[in-house]
Amino acid sequence: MEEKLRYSCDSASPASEGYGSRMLVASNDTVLDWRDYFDHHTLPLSRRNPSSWPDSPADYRKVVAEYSDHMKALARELLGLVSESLGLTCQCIENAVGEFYQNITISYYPLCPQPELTLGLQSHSDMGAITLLIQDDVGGLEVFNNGEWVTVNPMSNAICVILADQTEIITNGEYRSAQHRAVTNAGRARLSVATFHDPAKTRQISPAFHPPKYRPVIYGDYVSSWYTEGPEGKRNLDALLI
Ligand SMILES: O=C(O)CCC(=O)C(=O)O
Ligand SMILES: [Fe+2]
Repeated sequence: MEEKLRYSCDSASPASEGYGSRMLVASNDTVLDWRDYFDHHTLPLSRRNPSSWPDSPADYRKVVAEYSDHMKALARELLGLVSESLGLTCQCIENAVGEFYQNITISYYPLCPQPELTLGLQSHSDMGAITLLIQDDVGGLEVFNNGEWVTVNPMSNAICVILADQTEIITNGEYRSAQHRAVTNAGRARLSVATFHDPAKTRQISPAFHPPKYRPVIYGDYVSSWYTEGPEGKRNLDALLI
């Protein structure tokens, strides 16, 4: 516990770097997610300060930095494929997003004696452009599809691609952001690592097609409402529908 508190994040400011346990909880809400997390600010390089990350094991900081660079390259490639699949130029979505603000969140879900009473992480869609997630073999990630929750079975050596809200806006709804959640279990604790790629807070995001189905939004405003209102599925994105 002492070690965790040494790295504790500022719980008053959203998505601050470090160790915490309340990220998706609206300020007026008393329901806590059954989760601890460690958030790393990894890109752009001006935000990357490995000395604020854990220093053990010895190569931890180096591995996180390398992982960040590889995930950025993969995110660019995937957004390029999404763009091309819609007849857009390869760079189109990446240009709309602008420089990636990348955060890496390691989530730890302790085993839960009564898993039916809580969630590891409540239903939400990710706010940014694209999330790349790896999970251990315990399982607990679920996506909402055709009115039901479907388990994303853990696969070794697989990276789970979660398209996020700004990609839904830019593609004018051709690609939908995934509504997902994490459930807990009474048997084993679980670990996942999510790498988020977001626009700058000052960036205006709007659809690349006409007629637009979503109102343009300044990304920072989107993030603020997401944190003050709470995610509740995709309601923040739905609020932008025209
Ligand atoms: O732990 C998981 O599988 C999901 C994590 C997640 O959705 C998030 O951090 O946004
Ligand atoms: Fe998520």
